[in-house]
Amino acid sequence: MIFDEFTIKSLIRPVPGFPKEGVTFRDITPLYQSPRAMRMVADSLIQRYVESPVTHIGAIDARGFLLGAVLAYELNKPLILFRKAGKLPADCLREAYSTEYGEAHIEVHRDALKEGDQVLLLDDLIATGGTFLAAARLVSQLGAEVYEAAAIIDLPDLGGSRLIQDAGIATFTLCAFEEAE
Ligand SMILES: O=P(O)(O)OC[C@H]1O[C@H](OP(=O)(O)OP(=O)(O)O)[C@H](O)[C@@H]1O
Ligand SMILES: Nc1ncnc2[nH]cnc12
Repeated sequence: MIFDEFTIKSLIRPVPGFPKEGVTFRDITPLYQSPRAMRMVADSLIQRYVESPVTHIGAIDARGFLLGAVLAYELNKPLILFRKAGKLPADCLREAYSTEYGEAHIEVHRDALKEGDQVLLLDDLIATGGTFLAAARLVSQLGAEVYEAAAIIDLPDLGGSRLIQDAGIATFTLCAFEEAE
């Protein structure tokens, strides 16, 4: 299916003032409710990575899990979960990070990745980049490498995609919103 950025953007709903004053939340639930648009998103990502050296899909809690499952299934790769602290049951590594509206810790199982693995990190959105960068630190602590950090949405005014690139990690996003949009 041909990717149509206008259709994708029209299904991302801005919610000013959520979860706090000053933040415009980009709500992807209308996008997830559209099978046609989700097929466009999934097909674009599958096409991009099907011939890549990616060995593992790293999906970020919680909205990244949905995309991660689709990509892992279609690319036939292991799915690695990066979860908010306290959710993974076995031995974990943990990293702290902050986002546009809070602070948190993210974890991964210690035996999830190893040296030589090439991880595609997936999430719905890049804002400050704090979440992707914390997940990337976990990947490198396990001796693996981030092949690319991919998301549906970039919020370039918040500087996250630039920060991630400055850390030497390639980013890929399907659409972007300026603050005023
Ligand atoms: O680039 P950043 O500033 O780090 O922000 C992006 C992160 O924030 C959102 O997750 P959130 O923490 O709201 O969790 P959720 O997916 O569980 O809703 C989003 O899904 C990304 O994971
Ligand atoms: N503005 C925003 N909308 C949706 N998710 C986010 N995560 C961080 N900032 C966000």
